[in-house]
Amino acid sequence: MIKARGLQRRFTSRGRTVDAVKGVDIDVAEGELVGFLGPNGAGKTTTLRMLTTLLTPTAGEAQVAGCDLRADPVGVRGRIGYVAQGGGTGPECKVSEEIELQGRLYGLSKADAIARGKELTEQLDLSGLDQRLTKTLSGGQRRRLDIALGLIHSPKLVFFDEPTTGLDPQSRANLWEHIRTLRSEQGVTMFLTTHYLEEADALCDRILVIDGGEIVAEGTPDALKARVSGDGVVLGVDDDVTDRAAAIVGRVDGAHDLTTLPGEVRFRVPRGDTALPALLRAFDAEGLTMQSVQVQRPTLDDVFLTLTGRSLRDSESTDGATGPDGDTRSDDTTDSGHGNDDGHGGHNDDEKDDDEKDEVPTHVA
Ligand SMILES: Nc1ncnc2c1ncn2[C@@H]1O[C@H](COP(=O)(O)OP(=O)(O)OP(=O)(O)O)[C@@H](O)[C@H]1O
Repeated sequence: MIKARGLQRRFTSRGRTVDAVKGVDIDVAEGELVGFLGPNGAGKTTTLRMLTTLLTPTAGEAQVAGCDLRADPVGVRGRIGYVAQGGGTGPECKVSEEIELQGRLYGLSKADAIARGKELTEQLDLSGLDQRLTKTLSGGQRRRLDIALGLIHSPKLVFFDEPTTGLDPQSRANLWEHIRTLRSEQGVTMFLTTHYLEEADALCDRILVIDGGEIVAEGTPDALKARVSGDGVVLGVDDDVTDRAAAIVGRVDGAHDLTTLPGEVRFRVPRGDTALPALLRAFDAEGLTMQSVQVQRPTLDDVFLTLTGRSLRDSESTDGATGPDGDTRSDDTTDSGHGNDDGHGGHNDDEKDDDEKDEVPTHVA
């Protein structure tokens, strides 16, 4: 569904250059749900905008939904759905009007647009809201409407840009459920950007981790976690036997990152659950007692920390200030049926890229 090679984007503005995306390769197979995970400014949105034809790559090639990104951008646009970060609904429009307009923009007849809209609003729990103005919808409802608009023309490949940013945890979990259902019922291939670790972990078959414009890791959530850090184990022992306990741990196959405090031995090991029985036997043999034991499965944040030396949690913790409900970005990412792409959020006009005039409008003929 997606095959990108050496995709690059350099922004130049008033003599300054930013290499936002530095030659990434991306492969997404039909039916996959792939997450593009990275901190703020990593290059997620820029990559997504290139793959959805909203931004011309500085270099590189891509096939998207069977069409060549450079040679046939109109073909790409007709075959993909795009659910933008800030959405694109008009606040004074009724839900039904938005849905019908979007369907017509994609070439559906009025009757087909209404029928497809009905099917999607039922699937997305929006039934009964069709006469409501979009500005009266809750954050979660509006996001589900954005998804309905992105799927109106039954695309086989859908891009989501940070689909749950700004939603409360309950609405976020609800939206994940809808995304999973759409994927299983409609067989849609999905590619989503996120900086939520839990989202990538819970939702995605496979994750690409991007940092500083480069893909730094790739794999299933479990494979990523297993590859990088292993399980963290914390043993509680009597203070006066800490050193003897640490010596036993040091002999455990694959144990690493061993540290001690009085009464505590911490280490990492590929599989904590299978290492423990042997460890208990070794303690018994030396007449030592284990007072407590905790095994912590690695998180994607451990993965990110190991790869980059920084925590993705820092990026998450700033989220309250950057979500749509308190958004500091005048975000550019436009819905596929509404408006043009006129610059990146978070950049004022002075910083706007000189090359952005080459961007294509987002309307589909
Ligand atoms: N139009 C632009 N002009 C100049 N620099 C830009 C422009 N758009 C993006 N950038 C820069 O490119 C880099 C990547 O930005 P991008 O928006 O792709 O990151 P991101 O991973 O999507 O971040 P976020 O999670 O905050 O949306 C950043 O350094 C950003 O400041």
